[in-house]
Amino acid sequence: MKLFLSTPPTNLIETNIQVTGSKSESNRLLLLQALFPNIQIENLSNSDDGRVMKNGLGVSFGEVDIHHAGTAMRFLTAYFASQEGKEVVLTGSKRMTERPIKVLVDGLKELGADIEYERNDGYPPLKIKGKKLIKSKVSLPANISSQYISALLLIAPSLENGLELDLVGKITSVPYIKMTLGLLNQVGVTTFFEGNVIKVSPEKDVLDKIMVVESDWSSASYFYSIVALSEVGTKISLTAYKSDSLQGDSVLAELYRDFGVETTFLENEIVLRKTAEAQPSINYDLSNAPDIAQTIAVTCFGLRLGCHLTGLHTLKIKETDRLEALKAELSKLGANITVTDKTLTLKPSKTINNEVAIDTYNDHRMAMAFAPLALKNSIIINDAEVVSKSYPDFWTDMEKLKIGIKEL
Ligand SMILES: O=C(O)C1=C[C@@H](OP(=O)(O)O)[C@@H](O)[C@H](O)C1
Ligand SMILES: C=C(OP(=O)(O)O)C(=O)O
Repeated sequence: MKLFLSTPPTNLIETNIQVTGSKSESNRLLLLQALFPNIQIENLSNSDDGRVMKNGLGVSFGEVDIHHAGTAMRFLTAYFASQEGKEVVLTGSKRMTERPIKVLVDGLKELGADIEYERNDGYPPLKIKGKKLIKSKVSLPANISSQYISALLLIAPSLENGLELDLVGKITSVPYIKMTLGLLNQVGVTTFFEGNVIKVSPEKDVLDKIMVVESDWSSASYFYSIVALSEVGTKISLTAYKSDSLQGDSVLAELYRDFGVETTFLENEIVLRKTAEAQPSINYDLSNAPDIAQTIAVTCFGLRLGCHLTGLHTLKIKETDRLEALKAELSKLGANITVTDKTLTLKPSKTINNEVAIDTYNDHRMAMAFAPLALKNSIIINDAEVVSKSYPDFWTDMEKLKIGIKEL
């Protein structure tokens, strides 16, 4: 599906949007619920990634296809490895077979798991024969993806002796590890995290609790971008959010102040208001919030600001090589951009080319990050259906902002 987005009649916007539940929180809670069925969940994400996770957890034998969902691939690998009697081949999209998983497989094997590579060493598909895992100590590199660590932590309370992780190297995407530990704590599991060591106690039961998933902060980033690109006076309310979020991307509230966007936290919602013009240049280390890098780069381009973004070393192994994808697509729009394997630098742009067709590389965030540029100029988004990976209602919600959307 190719969408033509045209500028709204006015850049002064006022609306209220209900955003779906966090896919990160949802996929963690779904796994915990499979281990401890007395956990109840509300406001689950309606995303593809949430759906494949839920379906995968219902399978005991045969093939499980998790498509593009990184969290489902990593979390289910740990889950099936620890489920005595289950035997599956865990696979995904072509891109998923290029996203590394060796660190997690090695860690699980150290605990006694039976996992084989079906095709290429270090990459899915994986053949997993579930076993009772008795060992409880693992050492693993922490600088490639935090999802390997979260996967081990999520099964940890169900292991006979709990788990002790020794993390090697600089820990990346730390807030996602803290989210995992936070959710474990909320259902009554005791954890410890200091320096490079994480411990999780074994538990036979957890608390009878209704866990309410907060809405997705990474999805909120596109509205931050829209408010930043609109006129002073614009106001967008988003539900259901809270100030004591477990999601690291809630740092948006702080970062977008530099773009003149003020956030007010109300009961269950945030109100984003454009109150001032943006700062002249932007320098952020995004190693704790990699999923908002595309949003921020595009906001800067749309506001004709220069920026220097660092801490982007994980972007090359996500849904696509996001650094190369940003470089290619922003260049088409007229940007002066350079990337390394962990940084992105943008010079203030002079023009924003009109009616450029943006390729999305099977990456939901490419489609959603570029959409706000419709406030500045008409833009075409190729394969726009990719948004369903995390935010299936994205285009319907864009229409509420009066952005003209036509299928080509
Ligand atoms: O644990 C999670 O829910 C996630 C962790 C991050 O991945 P990395 O740890 O690989 O950076 C993030 O990019 C991804 O969208 C979701
Ligand atoms: C990187 C992402 O997802 P995952 O790694 O879970 O596929 C994302 O949603 O930006």
